[in-house]
Amino acid sequence: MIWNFTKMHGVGNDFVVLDGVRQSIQMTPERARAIAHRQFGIGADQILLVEEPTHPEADFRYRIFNADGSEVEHCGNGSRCFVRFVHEQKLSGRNPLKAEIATGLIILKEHEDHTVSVKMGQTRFTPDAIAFDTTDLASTQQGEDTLWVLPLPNHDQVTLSVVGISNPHVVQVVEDIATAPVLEQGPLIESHPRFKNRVNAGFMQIVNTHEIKLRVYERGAGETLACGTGACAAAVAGIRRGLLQSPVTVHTQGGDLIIDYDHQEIEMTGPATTVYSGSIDIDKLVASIPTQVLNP
Ligand SMILES: N[C@@H](CCC[C@H](N)C(=O)O)C(=O)O
Repeated sequence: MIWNFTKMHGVGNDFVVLDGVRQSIQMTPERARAIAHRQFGIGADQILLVEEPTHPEADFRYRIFNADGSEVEHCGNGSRCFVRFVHEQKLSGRNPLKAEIATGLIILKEHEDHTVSVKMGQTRFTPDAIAFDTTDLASTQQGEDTLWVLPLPNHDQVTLSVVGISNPHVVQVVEDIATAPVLEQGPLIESHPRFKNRVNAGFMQIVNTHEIKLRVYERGAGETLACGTGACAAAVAGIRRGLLQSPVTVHTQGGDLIIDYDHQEIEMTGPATTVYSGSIDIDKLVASIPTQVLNP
């Protein structure tokens, strides 16, 4: 079966975007892994699938699959690419657009310069929002935020803010982003047994009250050049801790995002870039990849 796709990125967080409105797309974890594979497939951090909505107020349904094949609740950089894709492919001219994600609606607006602002939807800060078992863990209060102290299997101890932006995030403050132990601690936090659904692990360096540097070890994708929901989580955690003020410019390895937060709603603004379009035979692609590579 031939699928048309478009390769896009949002500040270096890269996506394969599929139109499931005009073509019949049955996504499976195995197909998502095949497409995302950097050597055997097209290569992507996430696969984005645009579908007809099930929610009465939504224009489209927006589904997200990590490179490891897991379907997830939200993807910030992907949401900006989603709206550009819908407009470029002339699926709809509506602007702003309402998209249905796993937990409700997000509202997206493409500006004249093709940057996109996204109202990110519901945000929660309690451990249950990210399926985090905090039994017997030490905690402290900083401003509005509760910080949780989590011992890691390598004997490091990390102090984490909890942010559920539909998808699960924890964020820690580091002295220097360049030397932060993202690749050592990231996988240990992501798969820590206390996070029932795994978690995205953010590391932020405060530059000043309106600027941070951020790296994120993403659930199901490893460290990416940028994470949109991670940028929102870090900015909001910093504001709640009294370390930052809105708006916050988030410097990621792939570029900058602007996060506005009025203690109720988060709005993220940034670019969305189309790289190229193509087509693949999905069955041939899956069959061409060695089983131990596709299903590790
Ligand atoms: N890159 C994303 C987040 C994608 C999903 C995440 N890895 C998860 O598993 O929750 C973004 O820009 O927000």
